[in-house]
Amino acid sequence: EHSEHEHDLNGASEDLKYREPRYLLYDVNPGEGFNLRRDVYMRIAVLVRSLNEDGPWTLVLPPWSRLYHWRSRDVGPQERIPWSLFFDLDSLREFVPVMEFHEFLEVNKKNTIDEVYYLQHYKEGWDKWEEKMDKRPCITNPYDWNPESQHWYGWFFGYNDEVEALKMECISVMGHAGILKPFLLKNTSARSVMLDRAETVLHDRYGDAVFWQVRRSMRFSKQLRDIGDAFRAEFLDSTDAKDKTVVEKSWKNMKRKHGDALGGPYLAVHLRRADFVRVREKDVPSLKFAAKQLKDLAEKHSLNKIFVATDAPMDEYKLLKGYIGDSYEVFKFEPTKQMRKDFKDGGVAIIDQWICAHARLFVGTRESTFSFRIQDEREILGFNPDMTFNRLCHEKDKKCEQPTRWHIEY
Ligand SMILES: C[C@@H]1O[C@H](OP(=O)(O)OP(=O)(O)OC[C@H]2O[C@@H](n3cnc4c(=O)[nH]c(N)nc43)[C@H](O)[C@@H]2O)[C@@H](O)[C@H](O)[C@@H]1O
Repeated sequence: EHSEHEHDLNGASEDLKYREPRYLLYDVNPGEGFNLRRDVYMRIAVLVRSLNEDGPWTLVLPPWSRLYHWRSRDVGPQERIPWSLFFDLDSLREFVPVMEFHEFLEVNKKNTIDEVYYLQHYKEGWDKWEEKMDKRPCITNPYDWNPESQHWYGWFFGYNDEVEALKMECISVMGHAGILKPFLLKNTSARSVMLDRAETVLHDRYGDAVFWQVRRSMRFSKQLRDIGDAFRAEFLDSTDAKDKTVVEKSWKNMKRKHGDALGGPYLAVHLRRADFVRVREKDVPSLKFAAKQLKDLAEKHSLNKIFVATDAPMDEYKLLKGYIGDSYEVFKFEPTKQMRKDFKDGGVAIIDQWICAHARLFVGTRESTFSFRIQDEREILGFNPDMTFNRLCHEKDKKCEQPTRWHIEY
């Protein structure tokens, strides 16, 4: 084996080039929120894992910069945030090789990305679904040609004043992420390739065992989980041993059956408000009606603590609390100033999700990806689906259809 390796090194440079890792970068439509972005990561991670069947590829994690929902102005700039602040990268790496963007810039040794492909739909639309992709003129193009450097200038996750691309083209695509694999292997040999608007491609197989593997690998960073756990212990009488939510060291060994997890003795709600009150008017109940539904559920399940995760302003939260009244203890996670500085709006939201994931009973908001990610977390922990797939309804929605049950697969 050793001599073979030496032979390769002395042999054709093509061979060597092939064996050095290639880098896949991606970005998402700037308007998308954190939890849809987590979903796009999963699609691309499955693609990169499949590229690794052919040769070494590393997925470069897109830094978090200026997300629309991150509105706090007193926590310092919410830009160029590395994934390690939010996620456990060792755990991600048990699914696919990943590195941070700043690490990529170091190994890349230059501030250019070789090729950027901006994914778009077909301009003419479509009448029958078929998997296809074609290089096409750009319908819209957020990149600019820089005549001085002869490179392409773009946002690049907030590194716009440092990074440029050597080549930029648009690709119209209709299909699953896997459709890009032959293109990446055969039509380009660039060392670093970036797919922008990666949300354009779909999950290869939504909800299958591979989907759940990558989902299980997406563990939150230990520091954030620890803060959530401390809050559970202090206010919600909730610890893993008692609640049967102990996690295995590696997600690979974590295989639970429905009903294995009990959860802490509290009802958790994700009450999505802010922009949802406008854009999903029909699904967001009044605070008064939300309070009524919560009281009914808490009573039915004999729970006297209610944990509220919400993006509502404080005055709305106080109103809700007032409507719930004194028969229940109502809690909200209130980060210290230092925590907010350290973990920003994104980290605080994760702590909220983590606490919701450990409740005996969870109720979410319809069509919110924030609620969906809590539901999958609970599937991983092994909750009875009846205690997970619930949502609040608008007072006029008499049918009050409950969420689709996406069950975990192994
Ligand atoms: C209307 C649409 O809504 C979609 O949001 P949706 O799926 O709920 O969920 P997300 O895509 O995560 O966006 C909502 C963001 O608002 C904050 N947020 C929402 N709920 C909570 C909460 O309970 N606690 C805390 N701490 N923060 C919360 C948080 O920053 C979160 O990432 C967006 O992805 C789309 O871009 C679009 O704006």
